[in-house]
Amino acid sequence: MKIYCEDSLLYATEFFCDWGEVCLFSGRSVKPEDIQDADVLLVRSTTTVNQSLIGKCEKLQFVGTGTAGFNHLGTDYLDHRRIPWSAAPGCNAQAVAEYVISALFAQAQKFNWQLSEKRVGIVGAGQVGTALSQKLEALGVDYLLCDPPLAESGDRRAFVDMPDIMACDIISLHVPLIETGPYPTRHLFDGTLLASLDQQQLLINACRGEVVDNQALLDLCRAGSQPLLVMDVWENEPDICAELVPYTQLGTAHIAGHTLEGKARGTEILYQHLAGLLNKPVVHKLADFLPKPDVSELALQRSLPSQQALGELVFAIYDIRRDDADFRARVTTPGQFEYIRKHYAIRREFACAAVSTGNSAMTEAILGLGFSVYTS
Ligand SMILES: NC(=O)C1=CN([C@@H]2O[C@H](COP(=O)(O)OP(=O)(O)OC[C@H]3O[C@@H](n4cnc5c(N)ncnc54)[C@H](O)[C@@H]3O)[C@@H](O)[C@H]2O)C=CC1
Ligand SMILES: O=C(O)C(=O)[C@H](O)COP(=O)(O)O
Repeated sequence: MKIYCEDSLLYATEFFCDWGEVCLFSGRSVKPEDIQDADVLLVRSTTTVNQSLIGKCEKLQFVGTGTAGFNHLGTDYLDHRRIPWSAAPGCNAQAVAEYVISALFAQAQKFNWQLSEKRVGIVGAGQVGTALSQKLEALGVDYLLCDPPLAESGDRRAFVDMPDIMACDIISLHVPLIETGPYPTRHLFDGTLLASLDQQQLLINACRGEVVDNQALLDLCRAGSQPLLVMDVWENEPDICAELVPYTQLGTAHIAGHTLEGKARGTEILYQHLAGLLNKPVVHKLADFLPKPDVSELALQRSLPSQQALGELVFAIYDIRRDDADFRARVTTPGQFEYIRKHYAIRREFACAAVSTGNSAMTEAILGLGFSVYTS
């Protein structure tokens, strides 16, 4: 069996080598003839899987993407050919939630905000939105959820409509890119909605670039009336509108989901799906492959005010400001968006670090953020 894997899938050889020949290819530059004899095709978001790529793959039995989003898969075409496919739901939910939390602490430090006085509007309350809401809850930060499809499906959490979200101090977007149907998300934040935000509100986009109309946003920026902006994703990646970057508070190259655990979990989920399809036993697990983290223990600085002490823990594992600085320095040079993503120093998740808390009142918050805790 030939298992073709995009070369950015972590641990692909380790997970799949028992089942056949693992052949690696490069995303974005892959050609149909490179993968024509594939039995299985496994990608990440940088390979668009459509008729022109796989039209001649006659043996194809399964297509998987080791990512949460799957708007790069031509699912109608796959369904039409009856080729089973799957994404990796939830693989990097913690990673994206941690990205947003790091952004919030960075903005709080910059603008002297008390996060507990802010209200966050979360648009899309799926895996990422939920992980984020749990961390906010642990921090005592008020939040609202907007997710009409989930509300209709009987999810019993309290949901609000967009007008309530638009009144929040911070708005964080976590929806898939959806083109059609009752709740499309392409340009969900169009010129009108963007213009209704004031300059003290913070808009975070770590879902898909196309959810925010980037040209309308640039027009607003040029007019000097944009909200505060944190942007991980951009329209038309990798050829993004670099003119937007100077107007952002924090900008990054679509790396919110790029923790080691998040990427490796994506491969593991595909392995589990394919095992089911091929009727093979699941013998490998993520923990077999993950290296020890560089930072595995952290001390809580109890003398600091609690928001600052928590921020220091967050920054010790992930300081978004470093990614922002690297991005800002490189992004105007052609080709650098892809370069940054390919050579990203993949970070670890909060859970890799145990925090010594003693009997601090912050223990619950630290656990809720996702760290482990020891009290001695
Ligand atoms: N920047 C990055 O590195 C990453 C980006 N993502 C993006 O974030 C998206 C969300 O990820 P997950 O939470 O894992 O997906 P998910 O599928 O668990 O949750 C998405 C939620 O959005 C809701 N939704 C759909 N249309 C909506 C609308 N018009 N208004 C409000 N809510 C709506 C859905 O009902 C669902 O509950 C992914 O589809 C992907 O595009 C995900 C992971 C990493
Ligand atoms: O999971 C998703 O959805 C994402 O956006 C991924 O984090 C993107 O990662 P790559 O496909 O670029 O490795």
